[in-house]
Amino acid sequence: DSGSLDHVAYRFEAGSSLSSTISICPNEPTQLMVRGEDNCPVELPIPNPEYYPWDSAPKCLNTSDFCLYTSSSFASGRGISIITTQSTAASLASIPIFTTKQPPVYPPKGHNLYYEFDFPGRGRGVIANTTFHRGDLIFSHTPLLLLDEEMFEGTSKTERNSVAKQAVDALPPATRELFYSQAGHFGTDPVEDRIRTNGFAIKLGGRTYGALVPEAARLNHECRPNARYALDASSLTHRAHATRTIRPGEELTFSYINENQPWASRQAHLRSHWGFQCKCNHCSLPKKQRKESDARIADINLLNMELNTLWSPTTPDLAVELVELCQAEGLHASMEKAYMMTAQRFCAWEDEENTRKYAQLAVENWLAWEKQELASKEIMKAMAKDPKNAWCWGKVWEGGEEF
Ligand SMILES: C[S@@+](CC[C@H](N)C(=O)[O-])C[C@H]1O[C@@H](n2cnc3c(N)ncnc32)[C@H](O)[C@@H]1O
Repeated sequence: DSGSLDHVAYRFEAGSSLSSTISICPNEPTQLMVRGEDNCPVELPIPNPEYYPWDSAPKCLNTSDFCLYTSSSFASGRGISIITTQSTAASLASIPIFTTKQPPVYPPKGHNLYYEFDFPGRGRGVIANTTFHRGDLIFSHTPLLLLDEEMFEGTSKTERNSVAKQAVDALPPATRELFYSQAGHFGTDPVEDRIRTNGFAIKLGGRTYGALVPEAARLNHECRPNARYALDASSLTHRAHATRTIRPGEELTFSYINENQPWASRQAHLRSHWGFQCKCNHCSLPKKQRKESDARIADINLLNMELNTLWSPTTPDLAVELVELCQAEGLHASMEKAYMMTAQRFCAWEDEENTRKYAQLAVENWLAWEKQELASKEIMKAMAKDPKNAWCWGKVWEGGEEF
């Protein structure tokens, strides 16, 4: 599994070049282009240049500062509708992905990497058709809808449903069809139902949005998932990566909730927030194994709390225990953090060999690519090279405020 992130970068590049395999075309593709009949990029018309990248003047809600912005040229004509404030829309429009660059969509159409399948009791899901290694990019797509979470405060349900319907109606026809192809679980208003059943919460520029990415919403929930997702803010793409090796024939899954909860809390959370009774593999374990899992989760949560800061007298052996518990529990996406906290603990206790070992393990198991998380990866890289010069070297907490 080592070096898996480089592998992702390679796959990602391979994906991008595949999608732009053109023999001789007069111009390079940009945001405002779609493929013509000869597969060469052709310009998309701009409906109202004065509002570009938006199609028209924003349509604003009567009772709040929120407005609907649609760009049907976004992502080579896939389009996007965003409900947010005027100033947020202006800062989103300044991301180059809206004007000059193409979002890195992966895999290209017609791929054979995974396929859809009907699972009894869980609806449609997605099955791998190839081997994915830990860290591999599985797909990368742009959202069709972004709904600013703050819009929900101070607006009525009728008003919200009406603007959400307008947002969907404003999308290009094929994209609208893709929106309606999503499952609705609650049997309420068709647009609201699809948003509630399939929306992901994502953070962008300090704000939280409900994002609709139908390709990603095809994945069912599993409390021990084999994939995780995040939004890449610079390209506005929702990217899914493998958290462990996935073999052909295995279902691809995300966790919709915090996985570090005991069985009863996970079930209750999924019922109250998502409206379904979880029938995932981990929740279907026999009672004895379920209890063992719950006990491990309780220990993991305790250790995480103690180890999250060096301002506690916790010794390195407890950090090693955390690593073992996460492994036993199949919390693949948590490994980087567990290794990192263990490296820091050994670093505080001036154990050079083990600091090196666990910092290296953290680097090799790094899954997160968000800017802030990548900064921690760089710290781990430096720690693996030169433990004695790391900030935590010799910093065993003996009470008091600071070192
Ligand atoms: C985001 S969608 C996932 C794709 C959906 N199965 C479909 O047919 O398009 C979420 C819905 O899938 C079903 N689902 C997903 N994971 C499930 C699980 N672990 N147990 C039971 N139902 C699940 C529920 O009906 C839920 O409302």
